[in-house]
Amino acid sequence: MNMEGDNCDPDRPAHPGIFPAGEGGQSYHQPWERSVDFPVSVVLPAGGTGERTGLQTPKQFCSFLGRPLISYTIQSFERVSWIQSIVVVVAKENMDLMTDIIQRFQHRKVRVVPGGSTRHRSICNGVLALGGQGEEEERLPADKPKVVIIHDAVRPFVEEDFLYKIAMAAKEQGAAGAIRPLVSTVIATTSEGYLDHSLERARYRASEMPQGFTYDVIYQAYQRCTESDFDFGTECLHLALQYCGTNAKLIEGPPTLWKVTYKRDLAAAESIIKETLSRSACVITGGSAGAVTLADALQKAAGALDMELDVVPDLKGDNGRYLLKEWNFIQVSVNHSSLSEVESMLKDLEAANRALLHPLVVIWVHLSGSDELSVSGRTPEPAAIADVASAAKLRNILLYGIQLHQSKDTERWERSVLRVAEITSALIRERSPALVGQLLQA
Ligand SMILES: Nc1ccn([C@@H]2O[C@H](COP(=O)(O)OP(=O)(O)OP(=O)(O)O)[C@@H](O)[C@H]2O)c(=O)n1
Ligand SMILES: O=C(CO)[C@H](O)[C@H](O)COP(=O)(O)O
Repeated sequence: MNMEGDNCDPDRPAHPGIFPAGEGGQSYHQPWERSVDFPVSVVLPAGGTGERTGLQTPKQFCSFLGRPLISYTIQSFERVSWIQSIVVVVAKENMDLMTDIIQRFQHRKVRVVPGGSTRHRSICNGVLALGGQGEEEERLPADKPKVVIIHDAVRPFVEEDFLYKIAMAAKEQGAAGAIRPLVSTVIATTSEGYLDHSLERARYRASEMPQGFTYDVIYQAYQRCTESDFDFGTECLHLALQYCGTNAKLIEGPPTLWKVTYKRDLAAAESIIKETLSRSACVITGGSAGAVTLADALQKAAGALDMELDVVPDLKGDNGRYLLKEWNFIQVSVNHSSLSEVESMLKDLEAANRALLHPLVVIWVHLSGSDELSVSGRTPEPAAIADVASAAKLRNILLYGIQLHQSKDTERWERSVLRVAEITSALIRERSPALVGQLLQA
């Protein structure tokens, strides 16, 4: 994990964050579309300093794989076709940084507005901006939606189906919010630090995000609430109840809605990001019988490691869709020690303009047709893959090689295939720059 501005290379943007749905609103495993026939916009408060992380950089600007947390969160909303616009609220001093992030990661539906001294003040600025009531110099065209979804910028893992539930319930009820069971019992203390009373845990829930409101409810709630609410309040649903008489519909959300609050949460977020990016790969066989047999065996072995592999002969025609997905690539070559097939795939990736935006893993699996360890002319030159990998790295592609040998001994062969699957899974998961260009032995 990097702190934005510390050692993130601006020329090499990272993976766009697809948690867990893919780009363009499609899911990895089940493409589906919800239809929402009313305008929905989003306010992402991102104006805090992240004091509790103990880091200099506000947590929303901390980077994972070269991409700031806020960009992953934006992506989670941007890929939802029925969300029309997103207002990101940041501290005045971070407006330029945020604008730069929007350009660098090609966010399309986003506007940036200046935040306030507390979370409620920031959210209120976002709501006002949606109604065309921003500060004079930053006033944006009115874009008043029917429903506003409010979501902390530091909760990157929100899914379309849950947003749909919140938006629909908000429209019906005026307000809706995510809840989770309490992990610990809540107790009240006396001023001397003794137990006053404890709450019956089963009756209470933790309030999480996202929350949804009709525009009129959240607008009126902020118009009517007190300075004390603005300064000390932590709950938008409470404002809707107290100032608009709106009882929010509460919907239990998945555990991934948790808020990045402490330093350890940043490590957990990084691990989820890596895990998500490691789930799938596309295996290209070139169509030869030997490569197809190996690819099928790999697919089975990887399945046992919770990885989904799709096997295709090439990336032409309809298979070109893989070039646009958030998948990793495995090129299988049989008795073909030159890297021409890999180079051709890298060209396809470049032509799809995919690699320029998203760093991805390409693994060359080279199968030589002998039990012998080194058959002259068939074993690839380590220097060759290192050269191709260095060039690919400049385009944000991490190329690794795995070498295995054909064996008539079934047990030995199965062991090798399993080993390839394990190395593949580890390479994709770790994305280690140190191993780029290495030809590993399975
Ligand atoms: N003046 C503020 C304070 C907070 N937030 C945002 O509200 C969300 C949830 O708040 P929290 O986790 O408390 O963030 P911080 O205030 O940054 O953290 P801390 O309390 O540890 O300083 C974050 O996305 C944060 O950026 C905001 O927009 N404006
Ligand atoms: O879960 C929430 C309910 O609205 C908020 O995210 C939470 O209250 C924010 O509080 P804080 O800024 O103190 O972490």
